[in-house]
Amino acid sequence: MRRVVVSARRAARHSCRLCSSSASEAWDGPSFRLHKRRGQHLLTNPRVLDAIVRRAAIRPGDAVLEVGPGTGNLTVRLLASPAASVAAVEIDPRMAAAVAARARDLGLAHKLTVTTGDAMKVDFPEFDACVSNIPYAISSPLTAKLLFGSYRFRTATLLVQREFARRLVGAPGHGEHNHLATNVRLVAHVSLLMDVSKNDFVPVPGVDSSLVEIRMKEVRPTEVEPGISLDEWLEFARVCFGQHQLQQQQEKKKKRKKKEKTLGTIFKQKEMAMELFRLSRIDEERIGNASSSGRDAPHDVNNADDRCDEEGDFSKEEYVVFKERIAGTLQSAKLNNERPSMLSNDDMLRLLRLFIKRGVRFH
Ligand SMILES: C[S@@+](CC[C@H](N)C(=O)[O-])C[C@H]1O[C@@H](n2cnc3c(N)ncnc32)[C@H](O)[C@@H]1O
Repeated sequence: MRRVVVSARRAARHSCRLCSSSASEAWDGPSFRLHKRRGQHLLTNPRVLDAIVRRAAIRPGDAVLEVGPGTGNLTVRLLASPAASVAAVEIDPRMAAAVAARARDLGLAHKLTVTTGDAMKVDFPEFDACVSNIPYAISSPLTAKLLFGSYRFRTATLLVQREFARRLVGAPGHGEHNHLATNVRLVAHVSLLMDVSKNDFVPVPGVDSSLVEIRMKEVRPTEVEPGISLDEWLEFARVCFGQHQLQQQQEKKKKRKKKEKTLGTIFKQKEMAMELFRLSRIDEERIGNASSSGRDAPHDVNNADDRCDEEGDFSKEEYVVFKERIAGTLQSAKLNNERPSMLSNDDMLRLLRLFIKRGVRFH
């Protein structure tokens, strides 16, 4: 692993010398090497650091979460803000110690809690605002963790790779739109706050960055619309965009990643069709049980010889009929040959409505 020979102290000093905030000027921490594999590109332009905190619009009394504080160039500004507390999660123990020492030197340690660990594995404390220059390698999973986990917060102001930012705010059909973006916009408003040059970091990374604001909708919907739960929508979107765990397992087995599939192809995949069949049967049984207790469930197949041994307790005919139902739904929606990234949210909702109407369930 190539090590980047830039000391954290130099990176912080560069920031401190020019810094307009007195909070960061006293730090003179240890010198250590920065690792690219950890995304350790420290943001050192004080004007940009100040602007991030300003744009984050922290309110008095806020609990702030920072993922990947590094040596604390952003952290010291967050500590000097009206925030009541800052909880930082940092994977590198050297960085965690450095940021804690820096807060101590500034007399602001009482506002800071540092957890040493992987942000994807630790539970975050409750927070009102997340303000972070995040490690770009975990942009997607971290955004998903923040938005679809159980956290209730107001805003996440994140410095991310510019392409990722464009995808998050991008419109469908522009090639910069993806599954995560579709779902993020269901629960939050996303906007681009400013672009940041790669030259504002030490060491200089290969890519430019952008600051995005993810503002959570006041009421997180349990339903996307009457009759369609958010959970069902999220599962449906996962399937459409090949993110279901069964699809991911299949993808890993292949040597080369194929180009994006049409919906017709996606829904023909055996593992996926089987999983949807299973879920749909559970749903039908639930409905059957609710409407007439004691009656046989609709798919209870009496002739054991006719059961499909390999695939569970159902007949091959039932499964074939189910697959035809899926194909028929796609055809009547005229979306068989469409690729998911080209669909608008409205098209996707229209398709999900049709699936549900015909008893194809995703959750
Ligand atoms: C881009 S640097 C940002 C440093 C600092 N916030 C700044 O702006 O100068 C990303 C930081 O995230 C840390 N990091 C990388 N992967 C992480 C993970 N999975 N969980 C928590 N921190 C991580 C790195 O060690 C590094 O300190």
